Parts: sequence; structure tokens; C-alpha cells
Amino acid sequence: MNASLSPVRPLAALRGARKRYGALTALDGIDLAVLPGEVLAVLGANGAGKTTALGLLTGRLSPDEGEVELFGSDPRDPAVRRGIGVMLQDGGLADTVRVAEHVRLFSSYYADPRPLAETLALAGLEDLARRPYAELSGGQQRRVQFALAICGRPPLLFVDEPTVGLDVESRRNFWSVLRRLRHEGTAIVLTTHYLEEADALADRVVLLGRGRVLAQDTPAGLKARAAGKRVRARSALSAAEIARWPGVSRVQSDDGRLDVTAADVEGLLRRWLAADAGLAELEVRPLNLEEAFLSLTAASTDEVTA
Ligand SMILES: Nc1ncnc2c1ncn2[C@@H]1O[C@H](COP(=O)(O)OP(=O)(O)OP(=O)(O)O)[C@@H](O)[C@H]1O
Repeated sequence: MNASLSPVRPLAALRGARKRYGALTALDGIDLAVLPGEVLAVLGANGAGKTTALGLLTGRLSPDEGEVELFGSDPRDPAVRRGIGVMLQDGGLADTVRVAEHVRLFSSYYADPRPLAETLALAGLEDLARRPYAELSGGQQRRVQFALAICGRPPLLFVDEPTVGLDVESRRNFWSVLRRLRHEGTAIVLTTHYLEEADALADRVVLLGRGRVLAQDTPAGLKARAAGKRVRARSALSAAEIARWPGVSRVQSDDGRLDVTAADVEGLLRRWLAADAGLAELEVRPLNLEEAFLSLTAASTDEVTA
């Protein structure tokens, strides 16, 4: 989607944004728009450019080329940034200060903060309010960083890999809090490696790879756009033979059966049945989000190396 053609004015946008670190191009001219009320997941492998994209949108970094817009203005203006909440990967908070004091101090920067007790409850910190920050576990420190990001009731919240290092229950709790904030009307930009997380939370996904946008879609749309379906069957043909057929992107031998990923599944099945009348135990299923992600990422790698 081209951000400038969007009928709804975005809360934040990158247009042709390019960012280099020395010789390395971290973002290679990307377009991205955050629409009111949506949860946008920025998904990608390590080094794809997710944190850099967030750094531009939140005014922490400046682009080398292109435009960055936040609430129609420049995010490098501190007055504009006051309208956002940001949870970074590393908060850098004072160790000796107690949790409630951190939250109270941050809340004082905002005109209409949440009551302290509500912020602590949303972040799951009620029982830790009197603890010094340094005496918290890594996961508990993440919750404090989250509390600071939401205490000012920002209409737009940025969270960078928020559930890294959280156990399964904490991750689920965190998801339900994000859903509640979205329900209150907060737009959320979330970076993640976890496809499951994007699938569970996001209205839209921007898939980044090597500093480029590989796809922007709903989680379901992303799955549909990815290269086809998986077909499993017991066959007399070899994996190498099927791998040469057009439209076949991957073949694996698994427990005496072949597992084939193909864009045109009907074409594959016609050819396979014609070549092997003994084809048995046939199963066809759509790719899950993880497989869709891998096939899109692999397609970009092919493009780069071609
Ligand atoms: N300050 C920096 N100086 C030099 N290179 C950097 C800097 N920050 C990021 N990079 C490089 O830019 C690229 C994009 O990094 P970025 O942190 O945006 O990726 P990411 O998608 O957030 O990765 P991860 O999932 O590992 O956090 C990487 O190759 C990274 O090594």
C-alpha cells in the first residue's frame, strides 16, 4: 500500500525512508503508514530494520533520505513526541528508584495520565510497586518499561519486541492488555519476530527483510499471498525429480513421505498423479504464518542474489 494514497490520514508514516549506518543500509527507502486505531505488526528476522523503522517514527533517529511524519509533523520535535508512548528494548532506568516512583515521575510529564494504580495493574506490577528497579527480573523490568509507555494514555503506542524473554503466561497476559488498549482506541505499532504474536494481535502486518518492505497485509492476506500450499503424499517419485517441476518452491522427504510447497497446487497435483498412479496418503493444507513468512523472506533473498 502506498501511504500517500491512503484515504485515512495516518497517525505516523515513513515515505521513501532510507537509513544508513556507515556502509550498511538498514532501511532502503521504505513506505509505511500507521492508521488510527490499528495494531500494526512490523515483522522480520534479526537485522531486518524493525528497530530502525521504529527509531525514525519515534524521532530517535533521522532519515538520510525520505520523509517521516508523526501526527502530521516532525517526530524530532519533542512537543510532537509527547503524544506517543514508547517501550524500547532497553529502558535504561535508574536502578535504585522504586517501581511506583518511576511510574509516578513519568506520569507527571503528561496532562492526563492514568491513575497510578490503573497503570500498575495494567502492567501487572501491583505487587512490585515498592521494589527498586534493579531488584526486578528481566521480565519484570520489561513490565516497568511498558507501564512507562502507557501511563500517559498515548493515542499511539510503540512497543519494540515487547515479549522477548517473557514466559508463556506473561506473554498471553501482555497480549490481552494490548487488546484492551486497542479496544480503548489506542493505535499500536509492535515489532516482533514472533509470527504467532503478529497473528494474534495485528490488524495489519508489515513484513521487512533486509531493509525493504516485502509485504504489507492482514495476517490472513499474508498467508494467502505467500507461495501456495503444502502437499504431502507417499510417492514412488524422488524429491529431486519433483523439485524440478515448475512452481515448486520446496520439497522435503519426511518419514517416507514427500512434503512439497507449491504456488499452483492444482497444477502440481495433476502432474504428480499423471507421473505416479500409486500416489497415496495425500494431504493438502494452506501454509501457516511461519511458513508464509519463510517463503516470502526466501523470495526476497532470491531476488537479492539473482
Ligand atoms: N547504531 C548502529 N550502528 C551500526 N549498525 C546498526 C546500528 N543499529 C542497527 N544497525 C544495523 O542495521 C541493521 C538493522 O538493524 P535493526 O536493529 O533495525 O534490525 P531489527 O530488525 O530491529 O533486528 P532485531 O530483530 O535483531 O532487533 C542491522 O544490520 C544492524 O546491524
